[in-house]
Amino acid sequence: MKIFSKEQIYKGDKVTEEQQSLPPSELMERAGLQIFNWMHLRMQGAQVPIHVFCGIGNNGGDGLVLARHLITHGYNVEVYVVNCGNSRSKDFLTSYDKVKDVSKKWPQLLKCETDFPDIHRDDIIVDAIFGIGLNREIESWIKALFNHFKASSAFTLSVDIPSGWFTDKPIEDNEGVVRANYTLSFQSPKLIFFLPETADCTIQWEVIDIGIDRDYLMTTETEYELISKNEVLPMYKPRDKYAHKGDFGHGLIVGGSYGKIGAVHLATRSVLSSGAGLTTAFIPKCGYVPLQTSLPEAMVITDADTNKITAIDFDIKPDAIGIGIGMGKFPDTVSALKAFLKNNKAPLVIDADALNIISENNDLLKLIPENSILTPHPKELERLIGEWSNDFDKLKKASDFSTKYKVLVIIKGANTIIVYGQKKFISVTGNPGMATAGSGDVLTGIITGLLCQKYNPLESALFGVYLHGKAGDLALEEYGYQSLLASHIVDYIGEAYIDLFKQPEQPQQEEVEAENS
Ligand SMILES: NC(=O)C1=CN([C@@H]2O[C@H](COP(=O)(O)OP(=O)(O)OC[C@H]3O[C@@H](n4cnc5c(N)ncnc54)[C@H](O)[C@@H]3O)[C@@H](O)[C@H]2O)[C@@H](O)CC1
Ligand SMILES: [K+]
Repeated sequence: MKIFSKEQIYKGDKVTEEQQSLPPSELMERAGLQIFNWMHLRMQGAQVPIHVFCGIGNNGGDGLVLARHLITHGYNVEVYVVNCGNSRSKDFLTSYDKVKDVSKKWPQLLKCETDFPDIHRDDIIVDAIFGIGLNREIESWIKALFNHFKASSAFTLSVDIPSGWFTDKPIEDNEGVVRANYTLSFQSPKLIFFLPETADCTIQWEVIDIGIDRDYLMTTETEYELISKNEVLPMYKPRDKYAHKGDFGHGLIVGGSYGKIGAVHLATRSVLSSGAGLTTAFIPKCGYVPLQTSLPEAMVITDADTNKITAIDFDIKPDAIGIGIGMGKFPDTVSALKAFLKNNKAPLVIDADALNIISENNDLLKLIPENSILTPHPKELERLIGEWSNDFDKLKKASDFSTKYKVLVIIKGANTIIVYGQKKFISVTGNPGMATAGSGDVLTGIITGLLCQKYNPLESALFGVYLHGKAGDLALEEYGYQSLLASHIVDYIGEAYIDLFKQPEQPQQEEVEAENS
């Protein structure tokens, strides 16, 4: 699912109005009606007090359309206009007049803190104060209103975006924003729903389709895209009945040091479980017996050294290599990595200590083959791209790094983000149970396994992150957040594949209502 920028959303409105020859404020009518339908379906006329707070722009206009439908359907609704300026939008005014047609009661005008209504914890707050048009710092009395919402503990439903948040930059005052229970977002989710520093703006979200021009939506390239089953399913390569193991490539995992052979085991097993035909691990001698014993399907090549990697020499021809897992940063290992990068021609997944070595030896960056996949966790990322001031800055720096060195960067986290030049893909699979030792080694293994099977680097990164997250989600059902181990994620890679062909994932999107057509 595409994540449109604020500018693209405004443009989409215009294109739609032209293409569909819409009368003024028709899109606002659709928006308000859709929100009403959503609430009506769940509330079925329940007389819970609903407080609809409207700003004076189009977000407020949406709120007024919603309020009008709530009133005509007999809901217990109170409407407020948060009088935050003088420039009421044209469509807001149209919607304002229409409220008058259905109620003798004018919306209450709020101008300062003494105007705030009492809100009970069992009431419902509709937040239609600011939408994507927020463009400056908010006055303190409006921030106080947001805190009044919070203090009430009432369920807060935000229209389009929780008020006070910008779509494309951080907020300055953490207290001066609405934190929604649920956000109904028009046409596309907002980027802030997925970034660590801003994702607490809403607990849940859903996309509401207001019938924006299909061609525009299909043909407009976005900087951000969500990756879920619908997006990865077309990448899947079915197997031919007469296929043999040679068709699925030979994966190599290079890593390990004394005390860290388990990491190589996890990665190697993941290469196999994601479908590579053959898999070899290149490790120091100390790992030979444990790995051969615990993972009979894998082949093992050992370094001359017992405890660490000192020279990466092998006589196999791997189709993809995952390197860095549990490898350490011993001087000999650094030299070995340098020599390896100078000679290597195979597609690479670079992880863990290999990334740390590279970040401390910047000259190695130019030796990384084009389209290599780097899988840093936050600390490793910081060592590579430098410190960032906020999540938006982090994404910009990661994009610039990816563009400059022509590599894919996978920013691991609650919503893992795959950076491919200026384009970013956000994964929606995965859960906090996966924040556990070895989880990253499994990801490296899965991506290496996909590269072996001739998925291209971008597909391998996207599909790999999806499978890893999905396997973790499926394993969670059996093990729970606390007991989920990285090896359980490997156990569920097969289930994650099988799940691709089960019931399609429900898009987080309401169907287009007949009224929109
Ligand atoms: N395709 C879509 O997504 C559609 C979006 N619509 C709604 O339109 C909204 C955008 O509307 P607008 O562009 O009118 O903007 P908003 O309604 O988001 O609010 C901004 C308004 O408040 C003012 N303002 C901005 N920052 C302020 C501040 N800090 N303090 C006080 N006033 C401030 C602005 O001058 C503007 O009048 C969307 O969020 C959505 O709710 C719908 O009405 C129609 C279709
Ligand atoms: K809002």
